[in-house]
Amino acid sequence: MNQSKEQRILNFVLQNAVRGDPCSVVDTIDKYCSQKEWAMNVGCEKGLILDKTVEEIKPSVVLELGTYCGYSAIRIARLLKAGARLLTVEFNPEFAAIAKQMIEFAGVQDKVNILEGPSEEIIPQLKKKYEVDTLDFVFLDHWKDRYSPDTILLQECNLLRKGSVLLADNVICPGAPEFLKYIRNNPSFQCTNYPAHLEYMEVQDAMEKAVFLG
Ligand SMILES: O=C(NCc1cccc(CNc2ccc3[nH]ncc3c2)c1)c1cc(-c2ccc(F)cc2)cc(O)c1O
Ligand SMILES: [Mg+2]
Repeated sequence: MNQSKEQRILNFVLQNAVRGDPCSVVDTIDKYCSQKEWAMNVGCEKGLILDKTVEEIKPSVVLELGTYCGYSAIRIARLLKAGARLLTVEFNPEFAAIAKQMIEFAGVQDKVNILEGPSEEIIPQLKKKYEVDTLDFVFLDHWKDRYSPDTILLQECNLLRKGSVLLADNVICPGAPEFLKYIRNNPSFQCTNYPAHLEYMEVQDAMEKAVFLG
């Protein structure tokens, strides 16, 4: 049975990256996806915006929606302080299995918990089942039409506190128009747009940062 693209990306990492070195895993995925097969990792340009946001916040509890192959989970986890943790939600079991291996190879597995299932089911479980009080940082990178309902759900579940930061990928390409309309018209959020390019392409994209004002 022929391999999936995600399995080919993992194999390339296992053969070419340095075990236990998150930066080498990230760079190796970028090398494969820019030279051989495009894939929907946040990539290096938008990855730098993600890095800066994490370094600014120094979060203790991070939620990521959309793990895919684990690229952004590894980018985030490598910057987390001792004791800080990342919960990452992945609906597709094949992607979750690849991401688990990628995260373990990078050596950041102690900081990362992959939660398999759809965000709308997992988010309401975060407080009781995953012992979350509130979230310091949320990275949205799953189905784009889920960004605004899940932002509403996070508020309904009391998972945001004054100063919680949301960062959304792909608000231009593929686009998340409903999310932008919701978040930019909501007085409880302070929004900032970060123009960039779609990963590995000369196509316009952007990330949107939204700080919850309480
Ligand atoms: O669509 C995207 N990503 C989301 C996504 C997509 C597919 C499967 C999953 C399965 N994972 C999943 C699903 C539902 C979930 N609920 N809770 C967790 C959870 C997890 C997730 C995307 C697309 C493009 C893109 C494609 C083509 C193109 F031409 C330009 C741009 C670029 C990106 O950077 C992207 O991020
Ligand atoms: Mg994305």
